Amino acid sequence: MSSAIQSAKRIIIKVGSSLVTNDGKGLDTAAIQKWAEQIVQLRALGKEVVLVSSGAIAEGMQRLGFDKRPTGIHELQACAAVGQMGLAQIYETSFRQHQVQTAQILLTHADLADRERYLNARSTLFTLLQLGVVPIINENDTVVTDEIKFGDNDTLGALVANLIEADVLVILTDQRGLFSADPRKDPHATFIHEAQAGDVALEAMAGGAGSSLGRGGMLTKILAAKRAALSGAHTIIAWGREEQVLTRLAAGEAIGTQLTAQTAQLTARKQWMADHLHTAGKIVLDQGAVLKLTTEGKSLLPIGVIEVSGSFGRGDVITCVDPSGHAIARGITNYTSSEARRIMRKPSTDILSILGFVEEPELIHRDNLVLL
Ligand SMILES: Nc1ncnc2c1ncn2[C@@H]1O[C@H](COP(=O)(O)OP(=O)(O)O)[C@@H](O)[C@H]1O
Ligand SMILES: N[C@@H](CCC(=O)OP(=O)(O)O)C(=O)O
Repeated sequence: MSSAIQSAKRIIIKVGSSLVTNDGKGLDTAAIQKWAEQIVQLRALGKEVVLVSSGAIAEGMQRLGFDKRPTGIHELQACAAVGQMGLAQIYETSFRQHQVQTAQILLTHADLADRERYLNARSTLFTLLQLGVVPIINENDTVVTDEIKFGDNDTLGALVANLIEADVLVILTDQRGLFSADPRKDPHATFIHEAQAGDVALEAMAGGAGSSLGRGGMLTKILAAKRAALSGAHTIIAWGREEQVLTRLAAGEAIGTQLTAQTAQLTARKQWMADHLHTAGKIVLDQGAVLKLTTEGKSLLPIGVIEVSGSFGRGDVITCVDPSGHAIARGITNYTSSEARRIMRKPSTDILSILGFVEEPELIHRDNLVLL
């Protein structure tokens, strides 16, 4: 087995609280600098990297002098707000040493459940990656309560992997990977090198968090792998303090536990759009646009649209039909139906003057389009 990172183009790396904060003793500057250095090397290999970092609450607890985890949500939120300053600062400083810019992104469940915000988060992340920035993501703890929390950053990492179609999710934690039982409790637990993501047998092996700092434990990592696999991403769970863990994985070394996705990326995307049997609206394309989509694999520009029917919002899945009404594609629209009616038959350079803003030059980007 060789590591899935070797051939990966886009990688999400998630680091847990106990690692980031040195088991709650305060931000582990040396460890963070090492990961930053390795991420810079991964980028030099042409890989795009997004970091999901926990540790805000643990760091805030330390800064505010809590010696045990407070129970009040408002206190945890206060800790997160204080600790997040430290996280942002240390990542900024560590990457700056390599002349790499970072960006802070704080997300909630509601942000990813809402289609428009989902698309906005996706565009922002893609833009940051194109600009060579390393996005650093955490949950926006200030505005969330229990019902709408991701609850743990393993889940957040998986959702971000789905969001930007990452090839691999790497979860760095305080264990070498997945064992047949919690190694803190069972000294005979054996190490699992590789398994299929989504295999229910794994869920029985995984227990809760080992320390009071971590939230999810191994179970949320296994469930995150299952979720990431839905969009074709493999997951690797490894020890964050393993020497040169990321660069060695990128060189193909099999470190940690690899949970392999069974669905190919393209199939998963097609499946997702194919699942939208009831699309929100329909647009009729002219013959030129039909050819661009079907033979050249191009995006759909507003100029190629001759009719818009139905009422849809940005981010809805809509059907594209040819002039004779035959459905040829399905895709996620960047514009609402009323906006689409105003910009159809027009060149993308006119979008700004017509609408007063530009979401994207394409009505449907080819990455969000599936031919039927
Ligand atoms: N089957 C298992 N294999 C490995 N670790 C496990 C298992 N079951 C439970 N754990 C516990 O999960 C912990 C890691 O989860 P957590 O504390 O949430 O870390 P993080 O902060 O990195 O997310 C380990 O320290 C370990 O005690
Ligand atoms: N947003 C929280 C994340 C908590 C969390 O998921 O922790 P972990 O299980 O260590 O990844 C924080 O930064 O403290």
